Amino acid sequence: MPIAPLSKISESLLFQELREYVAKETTAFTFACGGAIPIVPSLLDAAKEIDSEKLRAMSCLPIDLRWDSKEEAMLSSHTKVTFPLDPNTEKNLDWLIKDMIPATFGLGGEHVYDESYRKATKLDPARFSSTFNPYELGIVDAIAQTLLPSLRHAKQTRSVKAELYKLNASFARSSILYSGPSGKFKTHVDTPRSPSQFGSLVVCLPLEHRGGALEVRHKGKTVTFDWSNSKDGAKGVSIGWAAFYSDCEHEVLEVTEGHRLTLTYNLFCVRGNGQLGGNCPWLNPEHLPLYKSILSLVKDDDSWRNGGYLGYNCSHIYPHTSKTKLNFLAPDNLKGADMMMYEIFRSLGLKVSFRPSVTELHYCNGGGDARPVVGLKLDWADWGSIPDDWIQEEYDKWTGKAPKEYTRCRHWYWNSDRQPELEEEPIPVPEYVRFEDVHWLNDLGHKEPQISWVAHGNEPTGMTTYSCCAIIVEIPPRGENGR
Ligand SMILES: O=C(O)CCC(=O)C(=O)O
Ligand SMILES: [Fe+2]
Repeated sequence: MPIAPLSKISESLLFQELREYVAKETTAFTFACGGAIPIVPSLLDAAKEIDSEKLRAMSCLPIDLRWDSKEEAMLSSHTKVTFPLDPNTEKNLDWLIKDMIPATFGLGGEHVYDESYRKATKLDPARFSSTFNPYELGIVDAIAQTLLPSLRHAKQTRSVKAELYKLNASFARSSILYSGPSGKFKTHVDTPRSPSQFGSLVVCLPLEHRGGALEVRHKGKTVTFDWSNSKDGAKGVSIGWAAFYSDCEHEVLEVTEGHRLTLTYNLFCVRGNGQLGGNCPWLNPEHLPLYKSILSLVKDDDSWRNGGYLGYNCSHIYPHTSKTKLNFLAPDNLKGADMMMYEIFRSLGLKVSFRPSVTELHYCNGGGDARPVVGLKLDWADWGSIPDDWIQEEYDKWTGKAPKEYTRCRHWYWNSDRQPELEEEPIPVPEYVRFEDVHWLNDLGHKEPQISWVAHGNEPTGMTTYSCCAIIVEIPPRGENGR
């Protein structure tokens, strides 16, 4: 049966109402979270305040930081600082600063040092250790609940793994130790290390400074984390932290006084150990107006009688590998509103697939139209170690770039001389969904070419890149699948 003409569907009142709901409800989602944890001199001191709320709240002991000095002969008593600064190790802060090296950023595939864009120093985790542990302090749990709640339909829960990435320092121009531009890091996204990276965590050590606020942005909204003047007489000293989806643009503003010292972590989604019910209590899709609206579209809207494709352009971009093996983890790594949309579609029992849009990376070289190509959903279970030039072809098919009549399927076999030989065998390519065939619930969120999102990263782009992604939902003709 032919599907209803696009105009009829798009003009339907229910469809228009649905588009409005999507616009409203998907912007309400958070993309960053953070907090402050008070530092207590010792747990015994905290316990003395028996009826204090502080006893129940999370608190942190002073943090020891140790590092390997560039000077081999340096005494170990000189390579330790305790935060908040204590009289015994305070003087070592100067050594720490001298032992740190300039921090670069990624511009496309290159490491770049440019003080007008990023002015900071760093230590790699192999060169330092600290007693700070984001798991102990409930930070990782808070991130999991806020940024990565488990999917209702997932067989297993998903958990957060935080991997220490760097110690960074930024100084004010006025610092005695340092002259030059004030510490800062202009707008960038965090380059994904693997398809399972979804976020970044920044922990600010308690060291007096001014300026240096961290601003995180998504879809026109900005969340600011300002840890300056953390020495507050009434509340004591605290550790400030912020976590955010790493595809969100962020910036560290200029440090105007003192030193700003941060620990950064990469956040990965991993399979949870236990079956904790497999649902996310914060979100019951059936109670959302969007759920009801999609339900009536599917059940009652006459223009959808013959079925069709609904499309939702994800609000976030997602990392995937593309050079040696296509690896794309959705739905395991879905963020914020994208997870909600997925949950709704799945609760309605609809067939859902993810289609990345990667046109810009390979075809446009910094210009042109960035609308998604809604390509084939390939089964790549057998992709093991196929040669590189084949990958591009498969990639093209996957993204819908390959022409429809592309039908080659190649595999190696052993010939009668026991030599490996390549066989080309035509197979029909299944119909793929074209951009034009989809009724889009929202506009494409990212208008710029993909190349510009990765232009300024905190690392050069490697094997993993971001792409925008669409969720395609198949609405069967009425009468099928219980409709
Ligand atoms: O120090 C911060 O607040 C953030 C640093 C950052 O964005 C990065 O290292 O990529
Ligand atoms: Fe960053």
